[in-house]
This record gives sequence, C-alpha cells and structure tokens, in this order.
Amino acid sequence: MAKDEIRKGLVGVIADKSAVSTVGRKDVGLTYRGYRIEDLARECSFEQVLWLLTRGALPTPDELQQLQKRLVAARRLPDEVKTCLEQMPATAHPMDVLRTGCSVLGTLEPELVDNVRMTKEHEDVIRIGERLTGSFGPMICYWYHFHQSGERLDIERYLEDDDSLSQVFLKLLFKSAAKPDALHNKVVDTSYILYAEHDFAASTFASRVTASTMSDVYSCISTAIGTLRGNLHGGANEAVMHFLEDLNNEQEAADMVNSKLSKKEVIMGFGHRIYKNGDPRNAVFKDLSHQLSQKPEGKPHLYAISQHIEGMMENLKGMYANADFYAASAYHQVGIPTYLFTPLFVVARTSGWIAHIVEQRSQNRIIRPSSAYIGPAERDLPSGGFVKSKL
Ligand SMILES: CC(=O)SCCNC(=O)CCNC(=O)[C@H](O)C(C)(C)COP(=O)(O)OP(=O)(O)OC[C@H]1O[C@@H](n2cnc3c(N)ncnc32)[C@H](O)[C@@H]1OP(=O)(O)O
Ligand SMILES: O=C([O-])CC(=O)C(=O)O
Repeated sequence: MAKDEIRKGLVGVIADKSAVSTVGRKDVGLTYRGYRIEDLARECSFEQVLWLLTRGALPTPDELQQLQKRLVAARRLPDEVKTCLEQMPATAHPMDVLRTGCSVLGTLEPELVDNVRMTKEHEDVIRIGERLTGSFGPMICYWYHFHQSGERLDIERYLEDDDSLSQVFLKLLFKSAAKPDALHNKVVDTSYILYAEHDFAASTFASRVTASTMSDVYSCISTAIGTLRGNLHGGANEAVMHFLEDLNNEQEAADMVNSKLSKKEVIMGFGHRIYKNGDPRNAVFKDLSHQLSQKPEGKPHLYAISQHIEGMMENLKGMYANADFYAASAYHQVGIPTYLFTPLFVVARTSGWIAHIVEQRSQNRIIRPSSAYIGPAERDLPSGGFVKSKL
C-alpha cells in the first residue's frame, strides 16, 4: 500500500493482529478461537461460546456452572435502571434503549478507575461483559412490557436458575414461566452463537477505537451498540423483515428486487465486505428458518419468498445472502417483534466486543488514522464583514 493511498472504508487495511476469530480465510469460513462456527453452532451452547471468546478456551463443567451463577445474578436490574427504562419513550428504538441502559448501568456500577489500565488482569472487564450480557435481555423486555401495557415486569417470577440466556429472553418476552418451545429456543441460542463475534466488523472496530483511548468498558460497549444499530451492519436484520413483510408472493418479491436493482438501491441482507462467495452463517440461519416454516404455525410462504430473493440475487448480481437475511424470517417465525431483532444481536455480540476490548488493552496503541485534506488552502481571516467576538 503506497504511503499516501486512501483506502475508502478502510477496505483491505490490516489494522492490527487479533487472536479472536478468522473471517473469510480463503474467502470462506468463520472460526472462533480456531473452532469452526458450524461445529460450535451444532455442539455448544451460547454460554460456552461466550466463555470461549472471552477467555480463549472452552469452559470446564465447573467453570460453566460458575458462569451460569453469575449470569443469573446479572439478570437483576437496579431500581435506577428500571426507572430510566420507564422514562424512555415508547417510541424509542430498542437499540437506543439498550445503548442508554448500558450507560446507566455504567454510572451505577462503574469500572473502577484503577482497573482502566494496561494490564494483563482482564477478569474484571470480562465480568462487566457478563453483567451486561445477562442484563440486556431483561432490560429490553422490561422496557417493552412497560410501554406495551404499563406493567412493571417481575423478572424473577418467570425464571429459574438453570435458564439459559435464550430461555431468559423468550420467557420474559412472552411472560411465560414454562420452558420455551425447543425449536424456538434453539433458534435464539444458535443465533447468539452465530452473531457472537466477527473480527474487525464496524461495531467491534469502534469498540476498539474507544478502548484505545483508555476509556472504560461501558463506553466501549455503548459505542459498539450505536455502531451496530445502522442498517449496513446489525440493523440489516430488521430492514430485511421490513421489506419481507410487504411481500405476499414470489412475483411481488421479483418485482421488488428488479425495481431496487434498476435504481441501484442496496438490498438488505446481501453482500459482505469480506465474504464474496457467501457467508458461512447463512446456511445455519437458513436451515433454522426452514425448520420453523415446517411447523404447523410456521410461515412456508415467507421462507419461499426469501428463497426466491436469494436465488435472484445470486443469478442477477452474483451476490450472496449474509447472516442477517434468514435471521429475519427465523426470528419472525419465533414471534419476536421486528424492532427487537438487532437488540438480540447486541446480547450475542457483547461477548465478541469484550474479547476485543481485552485484546486491545493488552496490546494498546491509540487508533488514530490520518486524512488527506481537501479543504481550503491556509488563509487569513477577512479584515471586515464578520463579528470579532474575542475581547
Ligand atoms: C451482520 C452484518 O453486519 S452483515 C452486513 C449487513 N448489511 C447488509 O446486509 C446491508 C446490505 N449490504 C451492503 O450494503 C454491503 O454489501 C455491505 C455494507 C455489507 C458491504 O459493503 P462494501 O464492502 O462496501 O460493498 P462492495 O464493495 O462489495 O460493493 C460492491 C458493489 O456491489 C453493490 N452492492 C453491495 N451490496 C449490495 C446489496 N446488498 N444490494 C445491491 N447491491 C449491492 C455496491 O453498491 C457496489 O456497487 P458499485 O460497484 O456499483 O458501487
Ligand atoms: O463483518 C462484518 O463486516 C459484518 C458482519 O458480518 C458481522 O459483524 O457479523
């Protein structure tokens, strides 16, 4: 790369070393700490993956039990957080609710200044990550029910100590003390695994930029949530659902694709900065969406329309579905409201963000690129015609 070359969007720039994941090595494949995503999705729970990402190795049964205890404790929302959730408007986007909830928790349980240092003792950071991961589901459900019906959700009423993070979310969303439907739970748990980590994706890179200034963990995570929210990144799963909702059959889907492509509009859920030959997470999400569509209450037409769009994009643009495309029809068939799709991504990705914050701190140098200036040449202030406000 030539010294003055501008890489718009930082395409192809290798910004640092990382030992967390590999994305698209030889154009395909995703591994977390060396393990293939397909194997993790099939064999592991999200809690195991959370441990793996943040600590580098799979947990022992005892370590998993300890983690579960901490995640149970993390479900508790301080009264101050509940009050803030009640004060946020019903019209707020749930991503803004989570971003703010993260900040509020950071004021109540701050990372001690003494811990914000370049050190190899990272357990405190990981524990904050666990606290946030455990509290995000209850936070979003508390806000959701309060603004749907005025009810102050009694979180523990529905939960048991062995509930996984996916079970916690589904029980609280549907206000049910019964274990959720097995396939619904598998969909949410697997989505958490698939969404957990993705190298220097925009939100992760943003969290590392904040970490590189020696800021606190809550600031890093709220930076990341704000970055994930956009439609070109995590917000795409909601954007996909918005156009799927408007389509009644394959002909309407074809008209939508042709119309958007003719206007050079981007079709959400397709394309990727790194994967040019397909996103390995897509096959897993697609299979889950298909399984759901086969249930009596499933929506086979939604799956068929999605498949039709996927085929057209491959044929017309040579472009493949990314993780967000079938995540939309899968979450929808579980009964999750569309505006909660990206918040679920946050629950999952907090583990990856934490792994990267720890890594950034352990090999820190402030992230501060340069720009190629194209503004006016250096000049004197005009002698008159403007108000000189300096005394
Ligand atoms: C979990 C995730 O965050 S996965 C990503 C989720 N985001 C989306 O699904 C949004 C839709 N996709 C996109 O906008 C893009 O593909 C991104 C943001 C994911 C990647 O962006 P880039 O790496 O800059 O795209 P890339 O350089 O491959 O684009 C090449 C060309 O394909 C076009 N293109 C890229 N994606 C799409 C799409 N989804 N639909 C139509 N055209 C597209 C671009 O407009 C560009 O066209 P041009 O050469 O005429 O300007
Ligand atoms: O890597 C990216 O650019 C976006 C992505 O797929 C993710 O964050 O999961």
